Amino acid sequence: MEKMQQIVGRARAAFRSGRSRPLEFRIQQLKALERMVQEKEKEILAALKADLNKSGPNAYSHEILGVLGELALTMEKLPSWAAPQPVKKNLLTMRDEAYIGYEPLGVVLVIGAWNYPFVLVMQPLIGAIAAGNAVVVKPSEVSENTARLVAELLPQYLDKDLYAVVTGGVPETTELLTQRFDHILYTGNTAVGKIVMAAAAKHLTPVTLELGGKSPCYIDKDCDLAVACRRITWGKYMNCGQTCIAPDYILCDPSIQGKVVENIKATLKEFYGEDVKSSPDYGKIINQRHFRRVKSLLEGQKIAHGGESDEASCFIAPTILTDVSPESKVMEEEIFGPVLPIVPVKSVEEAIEFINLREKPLALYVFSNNKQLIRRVIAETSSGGMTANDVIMHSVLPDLPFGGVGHSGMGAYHGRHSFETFSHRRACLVRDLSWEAVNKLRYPPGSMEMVHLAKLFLLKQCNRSRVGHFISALLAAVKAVVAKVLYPQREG
Ligand SMILES: NC(=O)c1ccc[n+]([C@@H]2O[C@H](COP(=O)([O-])OP(=O)(O)OC[C@H]3O[C@@H](n4cnc5c(N)ncnc54)[C@H](O)[C@@H]3O)[C@@H](O)[C@H]2O)c1
Ligand SMILES: CC(C)=CCC/C(C)=C/CC/C(C)=C/C=O
Repeated sequence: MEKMQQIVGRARAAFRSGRSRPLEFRIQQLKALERMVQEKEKEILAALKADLNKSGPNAYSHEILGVLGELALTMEKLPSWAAPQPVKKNLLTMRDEAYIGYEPLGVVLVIGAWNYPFVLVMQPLIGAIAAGNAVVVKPSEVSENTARLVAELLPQYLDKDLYAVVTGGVPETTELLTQRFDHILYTGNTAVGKIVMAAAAKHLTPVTLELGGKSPCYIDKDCDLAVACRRITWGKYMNCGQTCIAPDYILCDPSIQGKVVENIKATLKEFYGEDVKSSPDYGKIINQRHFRRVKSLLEGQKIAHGGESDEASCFIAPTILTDVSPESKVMEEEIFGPVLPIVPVKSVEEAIEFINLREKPLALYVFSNNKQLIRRVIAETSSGGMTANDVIMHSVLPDLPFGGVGHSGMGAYHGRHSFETFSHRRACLVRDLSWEAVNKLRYPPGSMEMVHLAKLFLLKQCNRSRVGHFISALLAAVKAVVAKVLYPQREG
């Protein structure tokens, strides 16, 4: 493989040429990406099937749809997102142009994870292109078929120098991270997140870290359990539990634990039939390392449902654990597999305390008919994002920023938030060289009179309806300047 230095150097030279900046160019590249997804749909679905045994409908709705949706939204909205954003002015600057200008950062590195290997590199790539950057994409080597396909397809559709793909694992990523980037968006586990951030710090490169964590799900007694459990089952067991924002564990009153188990069991039958192993919708554990890790979390637990497994095919049945101790291993690390522990809690207060004693999660879920209780859980906890009375769905709304907080990450993307993440918000003030008399206020020698006037000018926000204010301040300024010219020695 070509040396990382050359790949990044070429992307930087292409960025410096300025060709990634015009909006027409960005939109043309995004259109090419859209064409790529449409023309190569079959190949993408095949790669996702080979890597994660994703069925066509699941792969399409969980990965391709998200990419096509992000492309359509970005192409439609880019002109308005990229337009200079005028800001409020004060009396000192009311004749000037003051605005936030969005400029590209330069060369962006996007590192993806294996569990949604297509959407997790494509959505950040869309945002980075939209913002006018050059991009180096590093898909996860663990989903090798998708990684290979991304490396093969992107150069066929996009500007080859501006947008490069690097494949490989730890050694390649380690070498790549020695290069200087202008932003890094990393998706993956928290331990590697720290490695990425440390490498970025050497170049003072800002990072967006899309990490994981244990996302809690509180079920209130006042709740339609059949509906709640159907939604939870969908989000927990999709992609065989390997979803960053899957509900990791359930907190509920001991009196409803049995009913929760029964409802989830019934839904599992509805979704995957009698023989989950043969269901096209269930997926598989990515590899044997993860298979063994997830299996080991079952040791010593009360298995209320599931527990069957087959190492050769990386199959672990949808599993429910009851009366789980908060001290057990399954409650220490993110599960990232089809195992759902239920930890009994006696009240919403206890649930809130339980959540707050742990690292801030990527997502948080609460199910209740009681809107006040939902508001309370939102107000008294913190998480990257949250959905009430459903799971996963906040991640599908592009106007909501998608990202973590604390140990679940920093920064966010999706829709306009991606554009902003990959842009520098430049403070722009464009003045002219006239009206120097007013500017005399700030020039030495100083006086308290001038300070009082400056206070008036600086502290008053100005808009067109405040013309009266402006005129009186202007008169005061003229008076002050005249006084300064006539009595230059007088103290304020
Ligand atoms: N917040 C999100 O959007 C999101 C999405 C998906 C997954 N995740 C989280 O990611 C985790 C699962 O992903 P993973 O970490 O197993 O994925 P992974 O093994 O695919 O690793 C992620 C990326 O990091 C690179 N990498 C691995 N080790 C490295 C090292 N030592 N130095 C430099 N780079 C290295 C890999 O090559 C890969 O591209 C879970 O915690 C999950 O919650 C978060
Ligand atoms: C609402 C539909 C059809 C799909 C949900 C899409 C989905 C699974 C989003 C999660 C993607 C993501 C950020 C995964 C992280 O691991």
